[in-house]
Amino acid sequence: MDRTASGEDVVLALHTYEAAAKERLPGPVWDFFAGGSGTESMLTAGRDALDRIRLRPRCLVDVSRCDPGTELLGARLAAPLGIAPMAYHRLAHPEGEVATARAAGDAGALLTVSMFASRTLEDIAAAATGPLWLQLYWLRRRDLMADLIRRAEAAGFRALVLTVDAPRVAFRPRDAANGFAVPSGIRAVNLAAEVMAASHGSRAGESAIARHSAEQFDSSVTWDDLAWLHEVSSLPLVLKGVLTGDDARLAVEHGVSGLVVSNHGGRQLDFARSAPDCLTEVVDAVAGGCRVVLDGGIRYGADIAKALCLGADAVMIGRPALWGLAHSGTEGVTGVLRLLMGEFEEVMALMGAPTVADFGRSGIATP
Ligand SMILES: Cc1cc2nc3c(=O)[nH]c(=O)nc-3n(C[C@H](O)[C@H](O)[C@H](O)COP(=O)(O)O)c2cc1C
Ligand SMILES: O=C(O)C(=O)c1ccccc1
Repeated sequence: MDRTASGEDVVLALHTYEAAAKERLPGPVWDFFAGGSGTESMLTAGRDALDRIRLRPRCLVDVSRCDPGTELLGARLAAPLGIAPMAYHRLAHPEGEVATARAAGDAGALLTVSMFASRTLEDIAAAATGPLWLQLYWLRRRDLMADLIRRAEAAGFRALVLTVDAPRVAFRPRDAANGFAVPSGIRAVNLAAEVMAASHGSRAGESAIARHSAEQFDSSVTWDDLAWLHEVSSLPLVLKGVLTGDDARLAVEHGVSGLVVSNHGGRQLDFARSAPDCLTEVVDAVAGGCRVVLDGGIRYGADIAKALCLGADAVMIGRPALWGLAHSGTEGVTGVLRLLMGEFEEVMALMGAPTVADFGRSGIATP
């Protein structure tokens, strides 16, 4: 905690939440949150790419009123900011996704709920006052996917997010070393217990998350299978984990409404090109044919500005939301979102960009 001159406790930087989460959480849970795949080369790649980008401000623009508000797939947002899908929020706080949903609503941010959420879609929707998207992995059991989608539609979710960078969960050395398994009191409650069984029960030297994905994910799906999703649901479809212009073009041809350019937080393909480095290629390829969101290493308001300059419509944060949750539940997540939004509003003023439409390629320089 930082302290103001008048002695109040305030949180002035995201790393305060990170430090608190690390202190509070059991070691293997911290490792599951913080860890990456393979050599963990991708844990820093996105951050490094963002740090290399420098801002080019304009001056003598009227910034007496800056409006960070935007619209994304039909939803109003207080800023171009959302929370990326992450499994099992109850690992961070007993209220889990319900606390996260309240915070996202309070702050006016988007929340993407993981297929492996630890609270029911209905409870999450009841707590939410802002837009919700549902993330899916493609399971062998399509009947369970269809059931989940119907429930999400009934609960008012606004889009489906199919994660396409994880035909299976990659080898993550920390989870393997810890024999990480989801604790028995925490469950992916939106799916039948029998398809989740492999996620529980620790075995030395093996991650139960990886074991479960190898057993339950359908790694044979291809572009043609997207037709099935369009048949099952009329909700807009977003693909998460696209990193090339070629796939971005295919996505638009297949009726996709949005893309999340992402390295999955450094947890899937090791030695990939970083998501910020892929953004221009993807934005150019879709040529306005769908919305584009960036995630991975977003930690400052300036990162939101940089992503917008590169042509993204919005960004999502992953781990910082879990840090806020571990720090103090709803209040912590609201604190994280407001910190980033406050920084972004200041960057708007100092950049001479009073609306999100004022950010463009001329706003940045890359070496
Ligand atoms: C603990 C954890 C669980 C995650 N679970 C999922 C998931 O269920 N589905 C998914 O598409 N991505 C998942 N992700 C990836 C995030 O959606 C996101 O791409 C990434 O965390 C963004 O990077 P950041 O953490 O640096 O902000 C997970 C990430 C973490 C850290
Ligand atoms: O997507 C992930 O990164 C992840 O950790 C996860 C968790 C549970 C099931 C599948 C993947």
